[in-house]
Amino acid sequence: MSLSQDILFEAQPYLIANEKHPFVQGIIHGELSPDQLRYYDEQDIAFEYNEVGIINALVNYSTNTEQALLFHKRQDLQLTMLRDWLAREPETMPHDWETLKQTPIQPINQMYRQHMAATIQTHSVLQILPSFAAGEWMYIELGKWMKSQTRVQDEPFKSFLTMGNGDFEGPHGYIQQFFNIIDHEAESATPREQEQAKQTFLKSCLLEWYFWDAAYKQITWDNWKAVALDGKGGPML
Ligand SMILES: Cc1ncc(C[n+]2csc(CCO)c2C)c(N)n1
Repeated sequence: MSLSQDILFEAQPYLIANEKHPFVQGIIHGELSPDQLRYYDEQDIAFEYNEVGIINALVNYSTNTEQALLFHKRQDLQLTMLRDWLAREPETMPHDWETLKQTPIQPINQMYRQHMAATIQTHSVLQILPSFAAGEWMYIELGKWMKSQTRVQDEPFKSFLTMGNGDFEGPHGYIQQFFNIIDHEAESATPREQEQAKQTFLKSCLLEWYFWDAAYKQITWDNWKAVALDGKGGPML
């Protein structure tokens, strides 16, 4: 069995857990409050901005030029998505590139971004790529699963996790190409390095669940602190 097959087998329970999360269920049933959606939007755009640094590292530590070109193309898409996202929501969002860098990073988002950033020091595509690819894989799989569900057709719920273009899916999509790279790099890696790569992928899957959870409960440094200092955190916590 290839490393990517092994990873995907072990990631299945995480996918199911994400499907069951009340935030994801809330998308299907159109039952999320404007505050929950705003929290998600703000934190996710900051998350995607952080991914720019991860993708840069992937270009940097590529082991051949085909890899570098693929990651470079993915980076182009990332920057294009961010530009369009910033242009779309000027009312509620930090709406330019400069203010994006000042978005407050709430606790779970910080944990996830540090989990990803920590892999950069390995200088190894085999360690960096799974931290990043897991989130894309999770979103694509959730999007596919949602197509099989009866879901509300109102915005913004209708567009949530509906991947418009086919860049990510299929044998030539990013997801499969990322798994091919993981398998290629695994060939020259030790069993321990392979295990580490798998655990990194699974931890990202777990942090995906917590990312929904943080948005559902709107976990911030302020309410976290309130719980820690005097046991008060509002009804959601
Ligand atoms: C928590 C969280 N995890 C992963 C992604 C990354 N992501 C998932 S799908 C996709 C491309 C198409 O939108 C990207 C970049 C995110 N945004 N938020």
